[in-house]
Amino acid sequence: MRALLALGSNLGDRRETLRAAVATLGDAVLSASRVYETPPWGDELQPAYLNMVLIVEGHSDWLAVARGLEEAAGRVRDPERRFGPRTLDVDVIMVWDPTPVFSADPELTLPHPRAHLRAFVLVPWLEVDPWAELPGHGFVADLLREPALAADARDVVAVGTVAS
Ligand SMILES: Nc1ncnc2c1ncn2[C@@H]1O[C@H](COP(=O)(O)OP(=O)(O)OP(=O)(O)O)[C@@H](O)[C@H]1O
Ligand SMILES: Nc1nc2c(c(=O)[nH]1)N=C(CO)CN2
Repeated sequence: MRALLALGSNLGDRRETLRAAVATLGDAVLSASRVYETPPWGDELQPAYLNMVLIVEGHSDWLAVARGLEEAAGRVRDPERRFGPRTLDVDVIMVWDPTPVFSADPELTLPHPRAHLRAFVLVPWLEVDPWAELPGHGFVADLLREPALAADARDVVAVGTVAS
């Protein structure tokens, strides 16, 4: 099964955390976006994030893989702050088998229910797939032309690759 994973980090050595996660995924990574520095979304009183996306293939339980990567990065959840700071957040944005998989399960909702609101996911996704389409919301390129997302996208700034 193919999946789109979105990675974010805003605590500790952010770039090293992303690099280690990508290295752990190894050959499962088909495509990696550049790394983007992005202002915090949803809970503004926290440091800026580094975000990137990966197209991956080869596992069937991508939520378990995502949780494993978060644990390896020493992520601690703060129950008081839903969108609070974290060493590593890995969201499963979409899964294809080979067509898009839909799920209303709260443990793994697919496509990710907030992806269409997040320029920090859509901008790197467009980079790895110019024809990206989010079921229910249309082409990512069109979404990013909507005024609110276009404004957010201006603050999503490429800062090199995961290795540099
Ligand atoms: N598509 C998905 N990707 C990742 N987690 C999901 C997904 N759908 C549901 N979840 C569930 O959401 C729970 C909370 O995840 P997490 O703490 O990473 O949320 P968050 O990153 O704070 O918020 P958000 O999901 O809006 O990014 C997880 O335990 C997971 O089971
Ligand atoms: N810019 C940005 N903001 C966030 C992010 C993230 O990855 N990037 N993740 C969050 C956790 O849900 C909350 N806010």
